[in-house]
Order: sequence, then C-alpha cells, then structure tokens
Amino acid sequence: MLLAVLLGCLAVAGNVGLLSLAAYLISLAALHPPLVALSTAIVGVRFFGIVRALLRYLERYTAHSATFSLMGMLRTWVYARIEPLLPAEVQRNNGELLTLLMQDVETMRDFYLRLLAPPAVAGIILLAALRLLSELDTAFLYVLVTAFFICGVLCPAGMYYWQLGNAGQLLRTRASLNGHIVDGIAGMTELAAFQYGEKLTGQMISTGERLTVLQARIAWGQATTEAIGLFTLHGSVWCVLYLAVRLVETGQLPGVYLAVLVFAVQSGFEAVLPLTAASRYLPESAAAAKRLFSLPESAVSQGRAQREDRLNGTVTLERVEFRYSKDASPVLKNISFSLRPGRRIAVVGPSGAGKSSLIAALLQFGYCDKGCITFAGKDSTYFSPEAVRELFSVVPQQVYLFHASIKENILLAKPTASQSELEAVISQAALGELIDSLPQGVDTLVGQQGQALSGGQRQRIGIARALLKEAPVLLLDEPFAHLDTLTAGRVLAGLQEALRERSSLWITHQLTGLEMMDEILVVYQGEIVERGTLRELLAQQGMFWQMWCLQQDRLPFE
Ligand SMILES: Nc1ncnc2c1ncn2[C@@H]1O[C@H](COP(=O)(O)OP(=O)(O)OP(=O)(O)O)[C@@H](O)[C@H]1O
Repeated sequence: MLLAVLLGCLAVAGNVGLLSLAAYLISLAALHPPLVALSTAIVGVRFFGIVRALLRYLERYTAHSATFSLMGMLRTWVYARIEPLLPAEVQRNNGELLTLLMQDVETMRDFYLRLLAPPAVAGIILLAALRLLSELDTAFLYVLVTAFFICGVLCPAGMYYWQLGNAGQLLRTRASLNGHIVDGIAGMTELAAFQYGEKLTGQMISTGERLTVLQARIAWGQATTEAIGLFTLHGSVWCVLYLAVRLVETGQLPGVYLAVLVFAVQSGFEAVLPLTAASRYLPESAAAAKRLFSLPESAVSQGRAQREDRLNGTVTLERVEFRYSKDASPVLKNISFSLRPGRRIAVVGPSGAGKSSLIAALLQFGYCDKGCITFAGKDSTYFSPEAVRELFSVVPQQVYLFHASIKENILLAKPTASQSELEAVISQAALGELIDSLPQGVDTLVGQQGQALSGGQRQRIGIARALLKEAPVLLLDEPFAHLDTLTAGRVLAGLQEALRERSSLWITHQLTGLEMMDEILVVYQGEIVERGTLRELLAQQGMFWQMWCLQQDRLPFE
C-alpha cells in the first residue's frame, strides 16, 4: 500500500509536469524563439507523456494487487471465523450469511482501494504545491488552501454525512433482499403449495423499490458534492490566473509562466477531487467492517490446537450446560452420561426438549459454559474442534445431499473407500433395491439438495454415509423418521451389525426397538428427568411410561 501511495504521488507529479511543460512549450513557441530553445521542453513533454502513463499503470497495478491480497486475507479470516460456528450461529439466516460473505467483504475492497491511499496522495501533493507556490506569492497559499479545504475536506465530509444516514439502511435493505431471494429458491415447494409466492414477490418488489430510492438519494448527494468540488476547482484556477497576471504585470513572473501556473494548479487537483467520491464509501465500508469484525469468536476455537489420532469412543458429559450463542439462554442443563465403546444410548422426550442439542453440544456447535465433556478421559478443551468432530459420525434429522451422484454423496465420508466397503454400507442402509432399480445405479444424480429422491431415500443415503466414516461414535437423530416399518426394520438390522464395536447415541420419537439400548435418557426442558433400561423406565411409571402407553395406543389410566 505504501508503494501505491508513492507511485500515486509520482503519477500526479507526472501529470503536473506534463501539463505545465506543455503550457510552457506553447507559450514559449508563441514568442517564435529558435528551435533549439524549445528542444528541452519538447523532450520534457515526451518524457512526462510516457512516464505519466507508466506511473499511473504501476500505481493502479500495485494498489489493486495489494488490495486483492488484503481481500484474500480478509476472506480467509471471515471463513475461519464462521466455519467453527456452524450451524449454531450462522445457519439462522442464510441471506445474511450470503451478504456477509459476498457483499460486505466486497465493500471492504473500496476501503482499501479508495479510502486508504487517495487521502495520503492528496496530502503529499498539497504540501508540495504549497511549498512551491509560497516562493512566488503568499496569496496563492490562501487560494490553494481554501480550495483544497473545500474539495478535500468539506465536500468529502458532506458526502460522508449524507451517506451516513443511508449506508446502514442500504446494507440492511440489500441483506433483506438477499434473504427473500434465498427463501424464494430454497422454499419453492412451500411457496407453490401455500400460494405464498405472490406475497414473497410483493415483498421482494417493495424491498427492491426501497433499494432504488436509497441508491437515488445517494447518487443525488454524490452529484451535488462533486459539482461543488468542480466549481471550487475552476474558481480557484480563475483566482490563480488573476494573481499570476498581476505578478506578470509587476514583472515578478515572466509571461511564459502564466499558463504553466494555471495548468499546474488545475492538474494538481487530480489528487484531491477523487476524495469526495471516495468518502461515499466510508460509511458503507465502516458498516461492513463493523459487521465483519463483530463476528463472534467461536468458544471452541480458542487455545485448542491438540489432536489425537487414537481417541476411542468413550465420551463423558458431567453436569453440562449448553447454549447456542453467548447471549442465549441454555438449552441443556445439568446433563451427565457416559458413552463407552460398544454402548448404545437412546434419547427420548417431547419435541423441543433439547435432544438434538445434545448432538450440537458433542460436536461443539455452541458454548458449554458449565460442566465438562471428556473424550477418553481428557477434557474437550484439550482437543481441536476438528479432532473432536473426527470422533463422531452423524445422521442428522435433515440429511443434506450435494448435487452429485449417490456414490459421491456416500463417499464424502471416506473418499478412499473400496468397492466392497461401499457395497457393505449400501446393504446395511437397505439401499440395494433402490440402486438396482435406477438405470444409472450408484452413479444416479440426486439433484439439488437431493430433490430427485424421497425423504426416506435421502435418509438412507445419510445413514450409509455415516456408516462409511470410520468414527468410533455414531450419532443418529431420528434415523427412521421417514421410513416405513418394514424398511426401518431392515435398516435397524444393518445398523446393529455395523455398530457392534462402536458406541452410538440414538435420538428417537419412536419408542420401538428400545430393548436393544443399554440406557435410555428421557429429556424434558433441557434436563434428563428419567434414565434407565426399558424395563426400569416402565417400572418407574413416570414420563417415559406415559409416552410409552400413548404410543402403544393405550391411555395410562386404562
Ligand atoms: N441452531 C439453533 N440455534 C438456537 N437455538 C436452537 C437451535 N437449534 C435448536 N434450538 C433451540 O433449542 C431448543 C431445543 O431444540 P432441539 O432441536 O434440541 O429439540 P429436540 O428435542 O431435538 O426437538 P425435536 O424432537 O422437535 O427435534 C429449542 O428451544 C430450540 O429453539
């Protein structure tokens, strides 16, 4: 950036040199001197003509290259900040995330390119101009300082305050429009089913109109301040001309320098005029920087560089309290249980009780302020989040499939898996029949987010993928939610075979197959309210028993 400032100053100096020498050459030529007297000026004009273009090119090249490498660093920083927070903080608003990653980072480009270097160049040129002109007459100083103050301070400040009121609104309106667009694409089925499309289109149009009004207001402010700047420039040129004529009349300045002075002053403004346009980006850049630099630092990313390759599947939670964001209230309280290799634990409880949050806590997608989670006896703070996540394989409630083939989606968990490993998990997830029925078999494309498949088929691909990962602990969130009883039975048999040596945590609403569990945890309002084997829980006749009776289609008082 420093080099860009230096080259910027040299480019402006080159411009001043070219125009001043050209003016000098024309004025001198008008006096019909011998050609030799013009030769130095002719060479000078040629020299500055070439050097000015070269310097401008080098200045642009250096400034852009410095900006793009700063942008690269900023993007990496933003991504590194967002990645460990997923999904707890960021998935709340995809549109906002899109704005953050695309628009806000792009806005910072203007900060680096237009707001860092140009004021430095303008300041240096002003000092140099004052130094030179003060030799001639102090009146020039008053004209120049006033003009530079109007063009370099008042106009940019006016533009800045005009923008200040609008920039925040502009970013928020853009973010909201992006949110509507993401909703429109991701929620296409619901839009069609509930005829909500028209309402969403209306919202998009009104947001778009608000955006246009804001942009027009910003353009008006820019045009006005730029017009004032140009008016000041030409006014000061006239003043300099007037003062220079008086110097020529009194013999203090040779006549050939009259035009030189005027052109030198005019070209010197090249450094100041862009400041007004640049200040337009200041509030927007400040708002973008505020959003970017206020990205919360992940609690799990601090001070955990350790990895351990041979972590076994023993996971212990002791009086854990978990929340999704720092300022939110805890969704899990006082949670304690231990998951040893080969052990199966089921988690049941009403909707919203905090069952899935247990998975989020284990994967460190939030903040565990109280209690501790240990892996193989060592506190979780000892490990990097990546090392912890390597320990687990997950079948989430909503399996996400990439727009690729079935095979590629399964191999995501282990790209180096052999054909026999692939076939084994396909069979354990009861996918064989489906794949055989497809003309392109495992190479069939699943469509955007797996749209070309049914919910149950997507879920079984998710199960196959999770089984392929050689992780000692498997976390299953409603693995049978989309499956019919027959298919669920086949998948359960496959899972039992695959999970002989691994530990597993099963979140489920269906209270069937619980006899194969070593322990059942009943979660209610973020706490474990009952625990034990199926037999023990039924004997307690508590909340689990009530749920059990309801699912058996019997009322508890029958
Ligand atoms: N990503 C998130 N960010 C913030 N809060 C969340 C997030 N996910 C869940 N919650 C909140 O945590 C609480 C527990 O939700 P959780 O998904 O763990 O319940 P659950 O028992 O799995 O429910 P269900 O059986 O309906 O899936 C809810 O109040 C929910 O609003």
